[in-house]
Amino acid sequence: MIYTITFNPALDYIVKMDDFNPGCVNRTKSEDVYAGGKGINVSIVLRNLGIDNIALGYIAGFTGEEIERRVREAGCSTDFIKLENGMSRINVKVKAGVESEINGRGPEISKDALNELYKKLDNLKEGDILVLAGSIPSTLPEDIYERIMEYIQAKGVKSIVDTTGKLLLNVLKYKPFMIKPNHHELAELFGVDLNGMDDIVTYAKKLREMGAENVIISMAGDGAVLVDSDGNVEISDVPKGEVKNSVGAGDSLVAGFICGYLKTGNLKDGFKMGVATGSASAFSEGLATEEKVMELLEQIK
Ligand SMILES: Nc1ncnc2c1ncn2[C@@H]1O[C@H](COP(=O)(O)OP(=O)(O)O)[C@@H](O)[C@H]1O
Ligand SMILES: O=P(O)(O)OC[C@H]1O[C@](O)(COP(=O)(O)O)[C@@H](O)[C@@H]1O
Repeated sequence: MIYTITFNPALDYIVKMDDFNPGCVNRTKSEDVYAGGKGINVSIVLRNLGIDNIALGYIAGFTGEEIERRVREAGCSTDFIKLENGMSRINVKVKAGVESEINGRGPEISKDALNELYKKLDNLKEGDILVLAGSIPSTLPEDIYERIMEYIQAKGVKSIVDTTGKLLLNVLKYKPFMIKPNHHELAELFGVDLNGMDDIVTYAKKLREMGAENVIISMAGDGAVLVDSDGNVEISDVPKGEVKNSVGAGDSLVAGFICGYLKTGNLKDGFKMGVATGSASAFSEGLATEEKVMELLEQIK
């Protein structure tokens, strides 16, 4: 089974406008609401690609109820822990020429609630895949992903970690199967400016040396790089299309990678399908559908 964990689910409120003027009343041209949060997006896209999975994580308040309703409506199984206080966040994405995001902090997760999650992790067994994705509410310790990796270490579960900063660096010693920072996050991780593909490959390789088995660096419209467990490097461009909403593109890449990899057991197939799925989401108002992914897959070089 594939499990995703989203510590900090969200309703993504996506507004489009011609211009955004800070300090003024701005009016939208359109607005949409989606269930979001990185693990949840991975779950929904996996389901769109025909792959069963269970979405774990924390929800709270009326926003949490709506998130769960939408994730189920998308056909995913959920086993969320319901927090008694607070509400799941609403993340605002403003598209006005450029894209700006305001992502909330999220509700407090108590020690008891954290213990409940560990009980759910006891169900994982060899061959399962666990996706840990997204930020954590500020009340949680910064080593929480690391603790989870340690907890499941002996089970033979393949872990995929899509997060940033210390949360990511701290898990490397547990040898995650795959990590997927974008190129901005890669630069931040090492405190460097990345000048061109050689630098990106160099620092992706460093993440492998630090423990990650496979590393994908996504670069939005510039494609993606894979450094696999044998040190092979693959570079992919992106298919052509009109970008409609790139929120969730990175999460879609992760879902597509899992799908492609499971189909053939080949990392390169996972990588290609990942890029096609990321772009399929970028070229859609919502998240990637199987039809769109298959159409774009043929174009990936
Ligand atoms: N402007 C774009 N044009 C085509 N594909 C895109 C675009 N933006 C994102 N994608 C696709 O989504 C993938 C992940 O996007 P990226 O923005 O790097 O991730 P994240 O959302 O994690 O920052 C890219 O590798 C690419 O396949
Ligand atoms: O947990 P974080 O880092 O605040 O990110 C949450 C946001 O990321 C998303 O999952 C989108 O992620 P990507 O665009 O990086 O794929 C949104 O749905 C959500 O609002």
